Amino acid sequence: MTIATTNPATGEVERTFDPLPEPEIDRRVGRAADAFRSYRRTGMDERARWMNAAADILDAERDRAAALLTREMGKTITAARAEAAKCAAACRYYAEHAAGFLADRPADAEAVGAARAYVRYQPLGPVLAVMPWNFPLWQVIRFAAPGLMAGNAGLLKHASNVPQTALFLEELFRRAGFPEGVFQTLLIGSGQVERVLRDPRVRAVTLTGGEPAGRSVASVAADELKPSVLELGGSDPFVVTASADVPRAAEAAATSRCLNNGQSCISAKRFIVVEDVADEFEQAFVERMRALTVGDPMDESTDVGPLVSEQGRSDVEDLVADAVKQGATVLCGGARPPGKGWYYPPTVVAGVTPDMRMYHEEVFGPVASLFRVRDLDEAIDLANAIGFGLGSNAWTDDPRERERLVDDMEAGQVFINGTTTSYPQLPFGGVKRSGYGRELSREGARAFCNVKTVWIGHGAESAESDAPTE
Ligand SMILES: O=CCCC(=O)O
Repeated sequence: MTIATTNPATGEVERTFDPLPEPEIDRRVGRAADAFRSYRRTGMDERARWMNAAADILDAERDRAAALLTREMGKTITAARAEAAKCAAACRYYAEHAAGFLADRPADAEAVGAARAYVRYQPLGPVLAVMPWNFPLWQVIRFAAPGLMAGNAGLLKHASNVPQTALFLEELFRRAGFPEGVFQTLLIGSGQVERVLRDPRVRAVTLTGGEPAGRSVASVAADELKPSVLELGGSDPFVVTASADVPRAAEAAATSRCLNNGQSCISAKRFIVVEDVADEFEQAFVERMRALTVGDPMDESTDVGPLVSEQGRSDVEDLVADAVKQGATVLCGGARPPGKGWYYPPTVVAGVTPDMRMYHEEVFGPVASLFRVRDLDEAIDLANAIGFGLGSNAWTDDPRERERLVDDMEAGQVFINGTTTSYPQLPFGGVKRSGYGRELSREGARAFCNVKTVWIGHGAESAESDAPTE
């Protein structure tokens, strides 16, 4: 894939970039390794100062960053501004909390026959981050804010269609004051990822993206015995029980499904409704999906902009066509509008069965599958019936139903009476084919750390303890 900015609203290629030649890739990896050696010795206060400066730049230049996102991948300008603001908040969160998350953790020295025992969290070194285009700032900050605060260096291989955002991120950390080489963008194709990951100077990898990319990066990481964190796709269930506030659920359903023009791994995609409230939900949901405004992503009144690419749109069309061919019914949307740009309308498909691709696969566009079930048991079985396990949503006002849903949904997160959202304060990640490892919160700060056990025996020196205390 060429490295280029192609505006999804017009289909026009606006800028192209040459991939870095191999000697330059090696030079940059070397620079990351050199930078890491001194950066790991910087203090938390200093790192926090730089991270807060990055947040200030993101706030001050929110409009510039947002316009870049909209032009490169088509999200609405309102969503793009919100993404930049969320990134600034995450930088501030880690500037404030990383020292606490990564402080030495005392252990019971007596139980292990030591004078002192504790755990120290130390950075691993340069970490390769392979990131997707759908939240081009946020997905990177989600790794970089905790990763850099922990003392690692970052090497970003961003999606080939968001090169200007990738360069903005490199510039962001440099301007914020992080030492040269601590965060670098590698403008490279996916074919060059293996070479970087096999480089002994690169110590770990994090990937957010699709299953094939995840599988290939994970197998190279396994072969090299390097730690990896994978956040892959999702086809999140959205269960509505008989006790739910149906109008609220329907409103949230449409918002979630069309989030980021329908291109979010944690959008609700499969709407599973208990039959007592199925008619009411269907009517309200379809009405809200129809009411969304599709159009120019630079226009503030637009709810749903174009899909990222021509291929992205035809992938969605193929899934809908396959379902319809096998007997599913389109309740709204379902056909591309005429004209330029890769637009696709909010669509609801009913009667989806296991023979259809849409039942199992992630639809990366504003298309909902709507299912009717008898009761909560059937709803949970259907929610868990596929390979993904990223987020999950359920709507209920019954405490016993709530507990069952919390216990039985096979997902990295369960949101009750709300829709799956990533917050710096909460761990984020999936189970099953949605990946492994966790980002954000305390877990994200420790994801790329050597959890080093320190055991100090009895002796004259160890009596002068400077070890952490409970
Ligand atoms: O696309 C998946 C991640 C979305 C998010 O973190 O909000």
